[in-house]
Amino acid sequence: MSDLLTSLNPSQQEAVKHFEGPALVVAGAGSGKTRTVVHRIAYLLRERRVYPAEILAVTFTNKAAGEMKERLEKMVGPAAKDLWVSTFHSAAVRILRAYGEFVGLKPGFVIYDDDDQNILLKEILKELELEAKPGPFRAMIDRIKNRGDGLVEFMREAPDFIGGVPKDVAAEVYRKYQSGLRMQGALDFNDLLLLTIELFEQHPEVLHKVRQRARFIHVDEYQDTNPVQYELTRLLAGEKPNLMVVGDPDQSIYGFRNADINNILDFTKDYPGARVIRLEENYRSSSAILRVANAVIEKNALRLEKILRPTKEGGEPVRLYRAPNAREEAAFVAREILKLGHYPQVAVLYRTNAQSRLLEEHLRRANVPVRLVGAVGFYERREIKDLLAYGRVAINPADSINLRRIVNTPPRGIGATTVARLVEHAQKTGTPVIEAFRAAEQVISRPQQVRAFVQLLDELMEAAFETGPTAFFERVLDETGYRDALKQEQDGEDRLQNVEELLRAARDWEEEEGGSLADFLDSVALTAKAEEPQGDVPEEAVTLMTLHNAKGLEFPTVFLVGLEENLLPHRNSLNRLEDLEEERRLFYVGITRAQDRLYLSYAEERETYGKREFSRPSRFIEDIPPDLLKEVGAFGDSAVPVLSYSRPEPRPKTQLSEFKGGEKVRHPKFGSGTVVAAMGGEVTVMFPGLGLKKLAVKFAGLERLDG
Ligand SMILES: Nc1ncnc2c1ncn2[C@@H]1O[C@H](COP(=O)(O)OP(=O)(O)OP(=O)(O)O)[C@@H](O)[C@H]1O
Ligand SMILES: [Mg+2]
Repeated sequence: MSDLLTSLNPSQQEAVKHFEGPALVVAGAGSGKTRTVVHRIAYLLRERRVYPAEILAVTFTNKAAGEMKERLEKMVGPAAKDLWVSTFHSAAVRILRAYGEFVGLKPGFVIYDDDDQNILLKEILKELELEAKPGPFRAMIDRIKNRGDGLVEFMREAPDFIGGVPKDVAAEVYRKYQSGLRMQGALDFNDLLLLTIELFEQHPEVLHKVRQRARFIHVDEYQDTNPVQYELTRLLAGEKPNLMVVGDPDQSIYGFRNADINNILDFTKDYPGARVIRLEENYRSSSAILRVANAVIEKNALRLEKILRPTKEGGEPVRLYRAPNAREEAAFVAREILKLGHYPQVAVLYRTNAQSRLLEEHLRRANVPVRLVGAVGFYERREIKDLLAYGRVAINPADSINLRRIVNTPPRGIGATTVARLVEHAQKTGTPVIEAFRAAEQVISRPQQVRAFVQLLDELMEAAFETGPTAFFERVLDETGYRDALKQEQDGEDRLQNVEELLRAARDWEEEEGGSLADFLDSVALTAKAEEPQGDVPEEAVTLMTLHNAKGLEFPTVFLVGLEENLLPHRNSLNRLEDLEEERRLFYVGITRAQDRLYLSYAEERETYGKREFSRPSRFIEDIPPDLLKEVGAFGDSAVPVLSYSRPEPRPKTQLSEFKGGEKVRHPKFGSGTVVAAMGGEVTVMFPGLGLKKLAVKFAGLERLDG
């Protein structure tokens, strides 16, 4: 048997050997769906003699795409380089860069993020003399585009007022937004997919070409595709679809972004004759954890029953900690993690980003390094946006939003009135703002500075095509004196460090991917927050992230915190059964990330929006039969064997400590206390009245009091 099959169970093997025609792998969490896709691709290459340049695999994040590619490289060698592994959005950018002209795109089109969208919307609202905030309109635009059914359809169902203005006025905002984008050679995130569909529909010859590059298509996490992604998949798959989708309806958690669970439920209707493969063995979680997961998800009314059996028998009981308040909850998490050690194997998951602050604070206080995923927004920082804006304008001078961002950044004596006059001129003549800059002589009386700026831009435009991103940004920094300008600012040091981090990211990217400045900017635009550079996080860090970001991942130890009404289920989801069930699926996703050890916790009091509030335990906890849970106190339980781990990794540095959790000790200065953790040469001791102290056994002079 091919070695690609030996490490798989019979159902997985069936999926791997499936050759032509549609197939659906539908199975619960941790049943090896993603692994099956990887093996299937390797099998196509090795046993079916399919060319790598005929295979497409769509993943949910760029990071997942990177990991899949890496694994395939290990399995099949350099051939993996020619595989097309990407997210829907990255795939669309690649297609539009190659064929966008067919639908009227300029080659240098830029991709607008939320921030750019907001600026454009604010301008439109001002122009229409509306006193409204951009948020609701952005949501409206997202909604229209995510569903892919256009403005007319949307208007039919829309409420009478949007963002405080009548809906026909809102429709005008939408139209102006669209023409604003077009004028600036910009697309928003959703346009990427919509325009690709338009391209395929209007130009069958292009679709034909792309299909040759995607003869065998795989889509992971298919339960979270939205109608637009569904349509794109359908077009790519064509008349004779060699399409394998894998997913788990119980893990559909993006309904709030229009993901449609029916895409996976109706697969066999949409693709008649599809082979359906069910995987029923879970390889990830201990049976103790899996029982809890199954008990929770069973409570959903709107679901298909599935079987999910454990392969890892037994395991530690799932622990439940009830904290008096959110601070104590965070302190508990920090203490337990100190006790456990092996930081990279631990994840703390929560419903909302706001919950991360307390956790981070307590972990840092306990000297536990933390990797905070998704909250930082590296590419949203002002100094980073400034530098990126130079790049975008150099590639696409029609991008007026970014042009205005850099016109006086760093300050070069071009005042707001001057800019306003030039912008007005541009609006009157219906041209991009850069044209008004070029004709500054005719518009303003002292055009010297503007002229110098235009000259700088011209030089940068040339540089944009001649050098890679690193050299380009260095040049911007040199020619504009931006570094010096930052130094003058109060938090300039931090900002300068971020600038260096951008240069580092660009350099890494050039080494790993390579390409032009434009390619780099694409990759930045497509990077989700959760995948952004983190600055210098040590390897040995605990991962903190939202439940949504944890999708598809696994960790030996997982803490699920904040299991309270109004948090999970979230307060916005309490009114509709569909929403509540999505929250329950989110809980299920969280539970099933854990391999060996799972902690659940909730606090009886928490500050929300600066107000202290009592909270009730999540109704989802009641879904779990009490005998599947073990309640623990503030200092955990003695069932956690200090220093042992169910999947030990060789860690030569860690030596056994002479102390054990629970032992009473006396310290010459702090008096008597209780050992709560012992790791290597260090012990953590709780001293009544003093709190936790981490001490080096060698120097602390601890004395054992009992036993
Ligand atoms: N046949 C198998 N034998 C041993 N281990 C397996 C087998 N299949 C999968 N695994 C392991 O089980 C774990 C879960 O696999 P995988 O991530 O592919 O599951 P999944 O179904 O994609 O999960 P999710 O629904 O969370 O995305 C991985 O560590 C994987 O290597
Ligand atoms: Mg998976």
